[in-house]
Amino acid sequence: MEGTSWLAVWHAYRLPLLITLAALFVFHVYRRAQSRSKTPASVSVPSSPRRQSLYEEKIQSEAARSEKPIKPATGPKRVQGRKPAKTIGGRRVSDQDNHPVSFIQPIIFYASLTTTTERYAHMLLEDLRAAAQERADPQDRGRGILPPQIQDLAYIDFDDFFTSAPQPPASSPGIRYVYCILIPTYNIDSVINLFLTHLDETHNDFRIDTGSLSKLAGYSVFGFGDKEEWPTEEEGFCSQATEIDRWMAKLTGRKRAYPLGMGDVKSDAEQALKEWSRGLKDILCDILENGGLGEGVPGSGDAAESDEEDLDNGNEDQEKTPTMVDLEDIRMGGDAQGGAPIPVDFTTAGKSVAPAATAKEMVPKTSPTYASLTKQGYTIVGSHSGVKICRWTKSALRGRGSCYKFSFYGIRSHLCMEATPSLSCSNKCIFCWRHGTNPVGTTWRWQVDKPDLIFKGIKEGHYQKIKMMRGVPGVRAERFAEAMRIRHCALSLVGEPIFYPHINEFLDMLHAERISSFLVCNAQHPDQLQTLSRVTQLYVSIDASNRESLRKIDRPLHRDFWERFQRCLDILREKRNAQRTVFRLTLVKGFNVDDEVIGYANLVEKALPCFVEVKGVTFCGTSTSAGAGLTMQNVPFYEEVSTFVVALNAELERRGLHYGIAAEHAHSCCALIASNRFHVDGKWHTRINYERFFELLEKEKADGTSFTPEDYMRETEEWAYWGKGGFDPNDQRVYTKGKNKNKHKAIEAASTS
Ligand SMILES: Cc1cc2nc3c(=O)[nH]c(=O)nc-3n(C[C@H](O)[C@H](O)[C@H](O)COP(=O)(O)O)c2cc1C
Ligand code: SF4
Repeated sequence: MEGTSWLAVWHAYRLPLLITLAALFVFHVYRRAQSRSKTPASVSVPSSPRRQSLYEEKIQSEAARSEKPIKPATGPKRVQGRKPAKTIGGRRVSDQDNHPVSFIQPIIFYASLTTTTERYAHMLLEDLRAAAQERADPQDRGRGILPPQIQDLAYIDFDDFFTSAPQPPASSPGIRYVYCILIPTYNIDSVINLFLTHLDETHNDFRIDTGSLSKLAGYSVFGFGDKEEWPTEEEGFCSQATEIDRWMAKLTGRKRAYPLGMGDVKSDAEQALKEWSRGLKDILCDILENGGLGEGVPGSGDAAESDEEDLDNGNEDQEKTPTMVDLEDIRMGGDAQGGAPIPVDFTTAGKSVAPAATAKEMVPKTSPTYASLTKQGYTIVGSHSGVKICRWTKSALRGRGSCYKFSFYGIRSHLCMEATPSLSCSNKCIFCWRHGTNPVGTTWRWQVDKPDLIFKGIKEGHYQKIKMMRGVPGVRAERFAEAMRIRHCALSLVGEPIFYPHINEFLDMLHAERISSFLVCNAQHPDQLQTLSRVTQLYVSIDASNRESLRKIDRPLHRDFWERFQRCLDILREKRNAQRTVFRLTLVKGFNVDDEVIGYANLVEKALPCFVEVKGVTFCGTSTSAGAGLTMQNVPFYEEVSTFVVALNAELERRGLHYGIAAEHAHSCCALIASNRFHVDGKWHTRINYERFFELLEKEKADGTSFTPEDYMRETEEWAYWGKGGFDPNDQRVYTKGKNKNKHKAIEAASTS
């Protein structure tokens, strides 16, 4: 009976019982599987920004402010830092890079003993916060700048941030970190010394690869100091910020996202910080857009570069692999097929250039000329124009001095753009360091690009090159910011600018943007020179004093080169009261120096230029120069240039011409003889008042009021006077290793335009 009742119960309830047991089993299996998949990492990282609103992240970040945001692995100091990653197609490649950049996480680090820096750090925090908000595009939740985090160096464990870079959470591998370091300087012991020691040890620890912070997207340092007590950097102004910047460059594999900024707490600190912050924000957006710091000149952040922090760019602008490409010789335009474009000698005034429909590009993208010029750093604009930043622009950005045009005329090199609207020239000068790649010709027989396209293109090219300088060691934040507004244009790059048929319209565009124009021509195009409209300063290259010498040096293509040359001098004489006219003499020992003083004086007497610049030839070591028998022996020492200048000046004086030696820039082996028109009240006035020039020009355009060169002259600085050397005392003179400070040749002056 009992057995029957159990059996009855089983039959009655077996189904629900079996279902319950099965459910319990399934639940158990599920729990086990889940607990296995849960790693500590996945719970500790912040959740993916893709799943969060930026506002939620902001809140989260606020909460995390006093905490360590993303702590790298703890344990003994064993850092699997990597060798800086290789680049492919200009882009760095690393594991992290397999994930496209989606968010930039700025982290502000600061140290502060008396709260000044702390206050500024919070100012920056607000500024970056606003930028994060601005970038929070509701349409694009998957990308942006995250609200900044802030860390006091006195309260963090350096190992957490400065031994290896924070890892993006697994759920958001597209996050990239940018360190913004604000630091005062103390010449007494402080936390800053500990920090510096940490960076030093990290860099020199054999267990840690160099570049252990190379996973950062970038860094930038801003220093605070007191200029009243420490007036210059040599005397210690912001010295600890400079040191930190250097260590960070080494540890990150040169990922300086923005130049080192500095502020004097007694004067410009706030203003300077604001400017720096503005630049930094632009770069954060750039990183977001381009997926990294992008291509750069050495030092701008390419981790694959050498560890050499000091950049010697002395020879950068010289030809590296000269390739002889002479368009005159290869007969561009395909006359072999019988379809030759019609040669138009635009130098005949009044005849407009009507390029034939068949006209070809002067420098096609597929040509060896294009390849060679771009390899040398030129940006080719359209089909016949180019732009390049010269070594002096780079030097001035680093506070290491401007070219001689600063000493003589007040051009600050970091505000100067070197360009040409015509890569073609009608000479093959033996010392032209650009020669070997530039096309030559006596006539314009190529397509003609519109001036507005050229103007836009060269500005873009210039700014792009300036931007590439932002990571170069020593680039000063304030100069970098200033350089983003071009003030001068040296039309003296490769080629002959007045070869371009629309040169006057092009000049108008420069002047409309208040960019001064320094135009150098080769005295071979008198008709074009005659019709050339006003420039800020008009140069004619005077490479020799007599026909035979000119033929040997300039190797002109025009048969009537000497007559053209003479006509140009006549035109210069006519223009001397309307324009600042300059003779540029390039001395080549053994070619155009000996016994030519009298000949040059004859030329000066003929044209009566406002100024005579005398410069030792630059040694460029190209095959062209070698073929012409030019060696270092032909490069004069500065003493020889000086002797020549004194002799020429004496000869001018003997003839009763009113000139004097006004200025020098010994560094470039260059001196300036000026007409006494620019000697007022016992002082030289070789500099230019640029603002005044544009005012006068605008008035002339409006009501026809003409003006003279004297109307916009400005006093020469005393340090630029003859005998004073000509080096701006505010800049830092840097001697290249092994160079004799006193007895130097013009090899240093390569690329001075
Ligand atoms: C003892 C002492 C030493 C200093 N040494 C330097 C120095 O060597 N170079 C410098 O540029 N400024 C120096 N300063 C100026 C500080 O860097 C400056 O006042 C800074 O704003 C202090 O920042 P904080 O208030 O955030 O600590 C020094 C200041 C003090 C009090
Ligand atoms: S060398 Fe020429 S291009 Fe360079 S800064 Fe001087 S003037 Fe400008």
